[in-house]
Amino acid sequence: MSALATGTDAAPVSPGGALARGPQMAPGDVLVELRGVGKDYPLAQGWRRWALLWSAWRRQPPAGAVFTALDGVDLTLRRGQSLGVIGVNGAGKSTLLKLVAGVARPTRGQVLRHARVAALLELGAGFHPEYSGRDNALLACALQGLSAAQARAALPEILAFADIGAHIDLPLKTYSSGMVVRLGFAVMTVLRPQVLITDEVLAVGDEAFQKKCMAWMERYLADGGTLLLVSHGMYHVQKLCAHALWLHQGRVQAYGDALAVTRDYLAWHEQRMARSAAVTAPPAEAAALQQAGAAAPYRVLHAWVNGAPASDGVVVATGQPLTVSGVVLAPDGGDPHVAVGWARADGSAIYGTVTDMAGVRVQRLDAQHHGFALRFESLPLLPGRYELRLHAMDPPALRLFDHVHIPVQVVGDTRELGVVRLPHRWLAVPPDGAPDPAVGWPGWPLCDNSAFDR
Ligand SMILES: Nc1ncnc2c1ncn2[C@@H]1O[C@H](COP(=O)(O)OP(=O)(O)OP(=O)(O)O)[C@@H](O)[C@H]1O
Repeated sequence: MSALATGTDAAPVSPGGALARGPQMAPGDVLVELRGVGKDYPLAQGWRRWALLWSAWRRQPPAGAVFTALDGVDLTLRRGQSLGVIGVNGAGKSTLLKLVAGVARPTRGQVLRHARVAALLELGAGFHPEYSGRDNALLACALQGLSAAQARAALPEILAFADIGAHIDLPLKTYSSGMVVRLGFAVMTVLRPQVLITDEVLAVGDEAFQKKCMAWMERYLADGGTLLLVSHGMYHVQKLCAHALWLHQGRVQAYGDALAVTRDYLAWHEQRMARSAAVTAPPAEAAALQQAGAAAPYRVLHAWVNGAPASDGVVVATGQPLTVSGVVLAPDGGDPHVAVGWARADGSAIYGTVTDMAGVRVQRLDAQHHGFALRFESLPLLPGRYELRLHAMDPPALRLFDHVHIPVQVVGDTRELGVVRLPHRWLAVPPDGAPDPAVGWPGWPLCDNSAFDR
């Protein structure tokens, strides 16, 4: 079930916090502020838990062990801002929302609210299970300060948005969790809070309802609303939010542009998954890899990307040229081959090529050293973190001997999804008439995305 919570704390308007971004606004535009906020939960059970609650009630430091769910969080939420809160399970996202909504108190620091805040928080609280959906909707409106007449007038809009048919007159305890969220969100749409806080609402409804909620939130934001959204779906955060806050173990790991923060988060996630996969890799595989590295007569001695040493860190824009070059050592005087590949941050391969495949020989520089250079005219990788991999190979190009992994950050403004940019064209479809069964729609180019330099 969904809980609809509100809170307003009259408090003096104060200057923006350290994390404030975007255009300078008047102090009156600050809606919610968190200053050095921390939240501890007691770890103890039974009587010790009651003792800890007692000390909390008396505002005394807890005598026993506590779990710190949030610590040192500064945040300024301004009018019209859309902020996505991301992080792994248990990172403290819901705790942060509860503090902002005023349904939980901070253990440390201050939460200042200068606006009416409506929070569609956890499933399982807020509505009364014995009342019908209709009565719960009216009750929720009344709790949010609407008069009985205003609540009745809002009801048709709520029912239309919730779209749960005859269930609306059945007790809430008979609803599925998705139906409860539909009703909770529908009530919220008529309240139009100054600050809307939603926790994973978009994960519960079916696809059609998700789209309806997304469209509503987009309109709400376009009309000047302010959104604080917790989501594990980076697509939702990128689509709805201008900014993102990444929480990790109760602390702010990153804050800034939603695209940049979500990409960093995804890359970190991939690396984490890769590390845990490596830990569980069969020992025989790991040993074989180590052996290949140990017996490496052919080696990549130097590598440069776009003319700078690869060790300097590589940042390149999507669609721009990238040249990787280097020197390979072949102690036996043989003619080595070179393999160049791209992998995602989690290690999964994207692309690879070998000088041998192209019938190319590396350039002999002296008896043992060979130079190579490979140019990607317009790098099709979408923004994110990748690895450029270089390997020295033996003269028959049968064995890989060296593994040089160069971290590369690809940057760009595009919101396209995935790993690589596939050249494409959107085609116009005639306004009337059926598609030709042989060719589908005989379209003509509407939007040509086949080149990068559009
Ligand atoms: N009432 C509570 N008592 C004790 N510990 C709690 C309580 N509420 C939350 N926690 C703990 O605080 C930490 C943060 O919880 P929180 O629900 O804020 O995380 P989250 O980022 O929202 O996670 P998820 O993505 O799984 O919903 C977790 O380790 C959780 O177990």
